[in-house]
Amino acid sequence: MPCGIRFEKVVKRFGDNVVLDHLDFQVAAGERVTLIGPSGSGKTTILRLLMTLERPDGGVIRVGDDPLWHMERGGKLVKANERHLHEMRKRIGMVFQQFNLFPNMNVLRNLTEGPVHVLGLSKDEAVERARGLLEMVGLADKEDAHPTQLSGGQQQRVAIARALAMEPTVLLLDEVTSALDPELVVGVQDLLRDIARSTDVTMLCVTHEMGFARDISNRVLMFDQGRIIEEGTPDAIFEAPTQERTREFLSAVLAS
Ligand SMILES: Nc1ncnc2c1ncn2[C@@H]1O[C@H](COP(=O)(O)OP(=O)(O)OP(=O)(O)O)[C@@H](O)[C@H]1O
Repeated sequence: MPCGIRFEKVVKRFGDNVVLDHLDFQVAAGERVTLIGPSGSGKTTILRLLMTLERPDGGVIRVGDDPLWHMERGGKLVKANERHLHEMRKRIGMVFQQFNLFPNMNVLRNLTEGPVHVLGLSKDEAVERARGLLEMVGLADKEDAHPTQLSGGQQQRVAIARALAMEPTVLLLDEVTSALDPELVVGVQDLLRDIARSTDVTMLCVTHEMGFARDISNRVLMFDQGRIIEEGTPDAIFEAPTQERTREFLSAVLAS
């Protein structure tokens, strides 16, 4: 079952640097939303908060109906439901720029480790699921390879398959093609386009590739200095942005 995401007045600071300033936004269950915006505007921080790799300094973050954190609100403690939190940690998948595969495990074990140890699947079930996914990402012949024996594009396809092996309700993609050589980008983007078309997983994506953002999203959020300054369908944002800052950003990206 896909799950919605909701940020309610979320504040995140690093020292004096206020990265997210009372940020409000929602992603509906099954929706695919892309965050665009200049470097340092807080996009990755949003994904890291959802992965519970960072803790917010204020506000409430919900995945499904329940908060991800215990939070103070109006002087009252809003307690996170521990079972929900545990469930969400298992079911929020993230694909990182730098692949982050387990280097000492072969490809098959990279995919079966989570399903066996976190979801409690039997080894046979996990292997069957992993083989199906490796087939889907075009790497059925690489199950015995170690990550270092694969190209960047192949490693990223394994990382995507590993995230899907957990049958996530929410999939977070953080600049998944930025570390790839240009000729490897297309294969990974095509795979993600197919996944976007064929599953109903809720997707939140950060990318600097505007063509990819356009293809993959139902909605695009333009971020600047920790705030959403404009949002709309990909056509509206890329064809007819209303904000000067969005126009500047898009022309700078398209010129680069
Ligand atoms: N662990 C950290 N400690 C201190 N500052 C941090 C930390 N993580 C992020 N920041 C700061 O938070 C701000 C937002 O960073 P973030 O990575 O979320 O931006 P971004 O929009 O994803 O940028 P990019 O497009 O370059 O990846 C930046 O000013 C960054 O320096």
